[in-house]
Amino acid sequence: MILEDSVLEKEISQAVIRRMPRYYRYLGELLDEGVERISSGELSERMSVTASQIRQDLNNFGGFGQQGYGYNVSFLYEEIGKILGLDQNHNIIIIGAGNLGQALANYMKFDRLGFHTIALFDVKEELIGKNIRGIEVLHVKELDHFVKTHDVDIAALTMPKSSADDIANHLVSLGIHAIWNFAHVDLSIDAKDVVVENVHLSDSLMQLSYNIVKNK
Ligand SMILES: NC(=O)c1ccc[n+]([C@@H]2O[C@H](COP(=O)([O-])OP(=O)(O)OC[C@H]3O[C@@H](n4cnc5c(N)ncnc54)[C@H](O)[C@@H]3O)[C@@H](O)[C@H]2O)c1
Repeated sequence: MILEDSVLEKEISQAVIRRMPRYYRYLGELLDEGVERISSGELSERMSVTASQIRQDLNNFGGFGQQGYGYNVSFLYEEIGKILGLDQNHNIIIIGAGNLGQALANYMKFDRLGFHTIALFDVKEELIGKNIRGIEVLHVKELDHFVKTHDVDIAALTMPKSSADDIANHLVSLGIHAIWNFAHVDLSIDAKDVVVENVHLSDSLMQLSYNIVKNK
């Protein structure tokens, strides 16, 4: 009980949280291969992460390993899933049904993780009514009504950056608490209970470029 309380009270660093999806992915692959248990040493070799890093990371949530046994793969997979909130469903709306918005809506793997896109919104008349994998593109004029009448957990911003901040703040005023921001702009959202995840593929490419140059 004391351990559980201290685990709950502790603020887990974002660096640890960012490593969790990778553990989840590797454990999922192990499950697909029929592996039932794995030592921290084997997991470390497979993931190219030190065994002590794995232990430290998982100890943030109370451990999960057993001395001399290692990790039960399906148990650990489920527990990390719970930590990441993947035991719940999350409804997503996508604002901007262009190249990126449609690509996200078309990606079925998100559904398997419990992320369900339930509508796309755009301003372009020729896109309105279009059906992407069974998901309709609606006009942004319908956004308020839609958010008020559906459970929307996450809004993905895939429209030009010029309108991203206004739309983000409008979404927050409608009660949306999570924004997945692809527009290349830092959003100025005041509300403390709103979480924003910025995704910039070009940042990742620039890091790659840095490493190419460095290794020449
Ligand atoms: N973060 C990343 O890694 C990444 C990668 C690619 C693109 N982007 C960004 O994502 C955005 C979309 O890129 P794209 O290639 O899909 O562009 P796109 O032009 O194909 O699509 C943008 C869509 O947004 C719509 N739109 C414009 N104003 C709107 C508004 N107020 N409300 C709703 N929809 C509106 C447009 O009609 C268009 O259909 C851009 O801001 C781009 O810079 C980010």
